[in-house]
Parts: sequence; structure tokens; C-alpha cells
Amino acid sequence: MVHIRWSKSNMISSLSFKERICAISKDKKSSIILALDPPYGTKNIFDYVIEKIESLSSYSCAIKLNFHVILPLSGNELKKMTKCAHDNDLQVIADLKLNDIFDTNKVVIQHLASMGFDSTILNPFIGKNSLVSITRYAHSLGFGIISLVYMSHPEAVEGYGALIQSQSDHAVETKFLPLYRSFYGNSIIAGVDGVVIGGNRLDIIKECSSKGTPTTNIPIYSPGLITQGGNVKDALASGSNYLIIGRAIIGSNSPVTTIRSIRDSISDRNLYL
Ligand SMILES: O=C(O)c1cc(=O)[nH]c(=O)n1[C@@H]1O[C@H](COP(=O)(O)O)[C@@H](O)[C@H]1O
Repeated sequence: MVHIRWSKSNMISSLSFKERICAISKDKKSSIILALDPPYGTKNIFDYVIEKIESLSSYSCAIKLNFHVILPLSGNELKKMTKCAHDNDLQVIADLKLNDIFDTNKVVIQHLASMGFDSTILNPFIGKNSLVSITRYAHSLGFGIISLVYMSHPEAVEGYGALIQSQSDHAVETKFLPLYRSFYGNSIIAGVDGVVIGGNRLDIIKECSSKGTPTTNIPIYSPGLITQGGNVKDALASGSNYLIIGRAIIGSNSPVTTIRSIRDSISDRNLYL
């Protein structure tokens, strides 16, 4: 089978990040995003990541690089790494959970884009107008924004599940809504490229995936699978579109066998269109 090449050099520049990752995912028949998180103390992180990209790229549509990689490596090494990912038909997501004022977020995105990253995860805690502005700015560079709507760890309920007073409620009676619902609503308004919802939060995935209409529907990116207890098939059945998986694959005895068997076990599922 001939794969479409998605390297930056021949990428159709008019495609957004959302369209690029969707096209790659359909082409490779995989919605797996590899979280390449080498444990602290890993020798030669650059070679480690390059080896994982080259051996696992056929079964994944993107890689996600976290502080595990971004902190210890130089800009030049990161540039070579994103080039290697693009040469292997992978999009590259920076997992910085960005959460700052517009001007600071803008500089971070400029640096990430110049190093070849395709998108970043960002915290919608910055507020609706800031989310709208930073998404518009990122899109002007062909860069994607993935908004963190509900995390996968057990204490996420304390923040993302906390009740806040409804901003738009003019009724006499005070109404409250959970923070994640406001985050999701603001993410739709901003037109982000995706939202992160823990793959072990099936009720929240179902709620958000059913809210979208064909024009507003935002792909759901789900971490928290296998190692953190989430079930891949249940997450997909509930409405997740992309599966962020790290340790269950890269920490296994045979990462290639593991990723292939996960990919094959879900190959009958519809990918996000
Ligand atoms: O934003 C994320 O990617 C993220 C959000 C979240 O709610 N939970 C979560 O685990 N993550 C990240 O997703 C990856 C999950 O890795 P594994 O638990 O090894 O599959 C890690 O890089 C986490 O930092």
C-alpha cells in the first residue's frame, strides 16, 4: 500500500492540523497517538525517540512529546526529531498544557512551530476570549490547538468537575455547571482542533461527543488508557476519536507487537471524519 507523504516539504499548506491528522489516520488506518515519554534517566533520549518513531510509525498517526523530551533536548535536536516524524508520516503534538497570558502563549507557539511541531495541548483555564485569540493565532501559522477539557487522573474531578456559577444565566435562581462543560463550550466557540478527555471518563466522553453537531464536532483525544485503567474499545465506543497511548506500548517487551495488536483490535472502528 502506498502511503500519502505528509512531510512539511510537500504538505498541502492549506490543510489545518485537524485535517492533516485525520488524513494520516485514515491513510494508516490508525487513530493511535504515541506518547513518547522516556523515563527519567533514559540514556540518549534523542536516539531513543528516533528509534521509536522509525519502528512504530506505521501503526500510529502522530507522536506526542512531553516535558520528558522537550526539557532535556536542544532546539536543534527537536527540529531533527520533528523532521524524522514528518518523514515517517506522523504529526507532532507538543504536550505543554499551555496556560498563560496571550503574549506568552504566542511566543511558545512561535518557538514550537519553528521547531516543526504541528500542535500543542493547551489549558482552557485561560478563559474564553484568550482561547479564541490564541486559537486564531495558531491557525494563522497552520498550527493546531488541543484543549484540555477533562484529565484522566482520579483527582481530575476536583478541578475539571468543580461546579462554577453559570456565566450566561440571567435567571433569578442561581445555576451551577461543572467546569469541564464550560471548557468544552468555550473550545467549540474557539474552534480548536481537538479536546482532551480522559479515556477512563466514559460518561464525559459520551456527553461531549453527543453534543457536537456535524459542523461543531471536535475530535476527542483520549489518554489514560491501559496503564491508567481506561479501556481502548470502551473509549472508542463512547466517542473518542484519537487514542493517546504511552507506557503500555513503549514500556512493553515488544512495542511493535503491542501497538500492532492494539491497532488490529480496533481496526473495525470508524475513525473521525
Ligand atoms: O494531555 C495529555 O496528554 C494527558 C492528559 C491527561 O488527562 N492524562 C494524561 O495521561 N495525559 C498524558 O498522556 C500520556 C499518557 O501516557 P500513558 O499513561 O503512559 O499511556 C502522558 O504523556 C500524560 O502526560
